[in-house]
Amino acid sequence: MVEGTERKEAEKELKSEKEFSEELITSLHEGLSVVDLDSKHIKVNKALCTMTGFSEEELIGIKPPFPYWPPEKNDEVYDLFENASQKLGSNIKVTLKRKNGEYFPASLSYSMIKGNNGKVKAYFATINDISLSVKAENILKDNIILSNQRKNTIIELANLIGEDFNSSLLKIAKTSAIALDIALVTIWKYQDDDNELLSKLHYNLLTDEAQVENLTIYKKDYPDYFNIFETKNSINISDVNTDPLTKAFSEKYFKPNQITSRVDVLIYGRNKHYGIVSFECRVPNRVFTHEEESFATSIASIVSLMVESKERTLAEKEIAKTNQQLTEANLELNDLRKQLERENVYLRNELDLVFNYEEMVYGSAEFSNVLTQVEQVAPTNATVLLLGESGTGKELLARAIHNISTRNNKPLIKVNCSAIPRELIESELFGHKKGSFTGAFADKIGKFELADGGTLFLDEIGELPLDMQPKILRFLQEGEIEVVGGVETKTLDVRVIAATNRNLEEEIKKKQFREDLYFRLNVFPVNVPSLRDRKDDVPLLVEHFVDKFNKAYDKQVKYISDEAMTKLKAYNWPGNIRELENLVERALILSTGDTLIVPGFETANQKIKQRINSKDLSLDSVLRNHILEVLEGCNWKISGEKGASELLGLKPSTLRDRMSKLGIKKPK
Ligand SMILES: Nc1ncnc2c1ncn2[C@@H]1O[C@H](COP(=O)(O)OP(=O)(O)OP(=O)(O)O)[C@@H](O)[C@H]1O
Repeated sequence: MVEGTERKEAEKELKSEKEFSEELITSLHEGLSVVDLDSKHIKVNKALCTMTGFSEEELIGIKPPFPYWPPEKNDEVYDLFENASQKLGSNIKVTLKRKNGEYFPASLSYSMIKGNNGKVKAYFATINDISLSVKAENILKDNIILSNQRKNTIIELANLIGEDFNSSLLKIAKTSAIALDIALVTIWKYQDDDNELLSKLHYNLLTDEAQVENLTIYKKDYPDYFNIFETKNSINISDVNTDPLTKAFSEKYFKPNQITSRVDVLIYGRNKHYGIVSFECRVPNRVFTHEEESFATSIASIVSLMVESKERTLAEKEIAKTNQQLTEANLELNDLRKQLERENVYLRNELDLVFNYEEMVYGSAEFSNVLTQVEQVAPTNATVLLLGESGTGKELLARAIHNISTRNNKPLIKVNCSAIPRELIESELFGHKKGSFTGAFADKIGKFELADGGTLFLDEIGELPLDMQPKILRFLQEGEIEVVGGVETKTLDVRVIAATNRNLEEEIKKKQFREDLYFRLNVFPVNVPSLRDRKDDVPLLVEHFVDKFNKAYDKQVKYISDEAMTKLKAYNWPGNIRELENLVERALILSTGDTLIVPGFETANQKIKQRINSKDLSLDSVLRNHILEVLEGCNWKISGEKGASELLGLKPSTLRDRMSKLGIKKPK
């Protein structure tokens, strides 16, 4: 029902087609011009009249050239018009002219109106004023061009980063002045804990000159201006002489420099603000656009990067300088360290002597050389063969090696190969199982096993029975031993130090020592010099033993005569240090005063003194001793040839008398 009514209404409306067309034409936003086949305007709409400024009356009935065609472009437009039939439907760009003389870009679109017979009756054109969109397009194009220019400028300036700072700043100032079309660019640097700004560079585009460091402004005078940069990165001042932030500079700075507006942007350094770059304009009423302000900010960013780069370079130089100083200091330290190390070695030797070397004393280069070798070999696990005469200190050295090795928390076991009966030595060294031989009542752990993890000192290895030698060799080669009466082998970690006063090479020749064992032992031979070959040690050793036995015998012997010492040094010392030690011990027991009297090495004075110091010096006693000595010498024969009375030049009766007085009787 409703549908039928609506349709009727529509049909009614359609009936007034003419009316409808009129309304449609009028309501069109585009301009409309309808021409008949003679090209005469038969219809124009309101939009076209508004667009061109011509009234309907001025246009209707008019043939080309139409009044809104630019007269100077008549031919061009006419051509277009003529060919319009071929360009039906397409958009053609033309320039038209308004009645007020203003040109405007327009787009035309032609079409035709056909009659009922299908023939063309008229043509019409819709015309669009596109001046606004063209304008926008142009602005866009300009913007693109400008932004490309800006971009290129930034890229160009960015290339300056790392170059010479001052000349780069100048280049930046100049380029940005040109790009922003401004008169001045000033770069200010913070000074005095950000309380001052010093103009580092003041570039004038007109003169293409830059002044350097000629003006300082102080925070105390312009606190607002200084403070603003605590919260803002840039400020854009359109009138510097009136703006509250900047007007204070007016007399001192803006007016003399004819500055009217300016953009100020912060420059950052590596760790703090570096300063401010001011882009300054002399054109009154010029306001920096947002785009210009952001370009200025980009320029300031480049300056910041340059500052950072410069500061980094400076810091790097500083670091390089410090490094150089450090290297030099290190070298110096190294030298000092080496020197100290040398001293330390010396000191350590001293300490080792006291603490680790079993109170070994020495002063000779020969023995010092031995200790150096000992120090070298001690930390290794190498087998050491100590070669030297009896009493030269081989055992002490073996102990020293153990004490300064990493095995020192494990035992040092000594075996004197010459002191153990032949038949027991294997069991002594390797242990035995209960019942493995007569008298083996229980299991026995051998010295090798006792020394596991530590050191075994095989003293007098030259005395080791030949049949035992392969067993030692086996251990040295394979680290294994066989317990007497046992079935399995035992693997042990034992470092072997061997010593001998024999010439092993001679022993090998005499077939008393196995060559293979010798080679195995001889990995690190240390020749311990005999005392006669290091006589410089004699005085130190004497002192050392005097100290030792002073304590042991509670004596206070302090001196030894030069003469005695010279004699001691000259002595051959076949028994080496042991002989010297024994001699000093004896001497100390005999010495009663504070001077050491060494038997056999006394001085002439000491001999007299000794006699004087002897217990009974009375004449009777001397006489008694003398008569006794003579009587003993002639076997108590008193009278007759070679009798005591004859030897003493006395009558036999006188002698008997004296003997009875002095209480001398022939022993029974
Ligand atoms: N440099 C020294 N400083 C102090 N005392 C020493 C020094 N050298 C050896 N002695 C002492 O001399 C004595 C003999 O030393 P040691 O027993 O070490 O000699 P050795 O060469 O092993 O003798 P042997 O071959 O007879 O076993 C020991 O009492 C030792 O303390």
